[in-house]
Amino acid sequence: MKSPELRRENVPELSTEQMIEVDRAMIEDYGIELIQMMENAGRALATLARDQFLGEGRKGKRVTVLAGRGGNGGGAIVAARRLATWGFDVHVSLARDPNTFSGVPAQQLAILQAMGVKLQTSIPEKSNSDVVLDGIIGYSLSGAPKGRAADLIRWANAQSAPVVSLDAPSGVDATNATAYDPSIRATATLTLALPKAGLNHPQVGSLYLADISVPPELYARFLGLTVGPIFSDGDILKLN
Ligand SMILES: NC(=O)C1=CN([C@@H]2O[C@H](COP(=O)(O)OP(=O)(O)OC[C@H]3O[C@@H](n4cnc5c(N)ncnc54)[C@H](O)[C@@H]3O)[C@@H](O)[C@H]2O)[C@@H](O)CC1
Ligand SMILES: [K+]
Repeated sequence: MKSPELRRENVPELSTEQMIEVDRAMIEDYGIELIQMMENAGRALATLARDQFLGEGRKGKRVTVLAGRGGNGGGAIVAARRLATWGFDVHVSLARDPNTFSGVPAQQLAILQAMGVKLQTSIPEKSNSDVVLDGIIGYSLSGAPKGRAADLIRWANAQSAPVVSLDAPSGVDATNATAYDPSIRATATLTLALPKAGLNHPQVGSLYLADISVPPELYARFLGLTVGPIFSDGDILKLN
């Protein structure tokens, strides 16, 4: 299935600071809660993985989801839930122990646990995934990935399966495009709302943009940016 396309020069790029302001305004000024945005982000990631990377004969195909405990991991956990309900063989590896999760990501994780989706807190033991989803770290990356997050990144980079990153490849700075060691070398990246300035990097792979329901007038009101109704042709756009 082909995604509608959008030329990159026709949309502004955001810094992490600007994206944090978008998230704040969504919640505080429009009452669009984080859980609503995360549902949209996760469903879009699951849809992109299914339509672009899992192909025909999907029954029994294996999806490995790597998730941190922040908003990025929360979105990936939603994607894991959706793919599991669609019949895929979903395995989730967490960068942090479940008892360290809080807020909305903890709520999303609890749903996954209630569903009995396979969950572990170590690097995946198998290398036969059909697709790997990277929700380890998003725009709140601080310095070179450490600990289990770094182990999961190295594991993902060693796989032959396509790796699809949520928002930014984990370990790549979404604002200044610094690719730390280690950092994900993505086949594709699905970024949210508007492209981030740091996604001009070869490790991003093909860049897609997902609608998380930001009203275009928010960009004018809070960032002074003009953005049209860019998602009128679909929830997921391919940026060229
Ligand atoms: N409106 C939006 O833009 C939305 C954003 N969401 C996602 O939320 C992300 C931002 O969420 P958060 O601010 O919670 O943070 P992130 O999920 O980007 O990252 C925070 C986590 O990464 C870990 N981390 C950061 N640097 C690390 C390092 N060097 N080594 C090891 N671990 C490290 C932190 O310990 C923490 O667990 C976005 O990138 C996006 O993917 C979506 O979930 C929902 C909607
Ligand atoms: K990521």
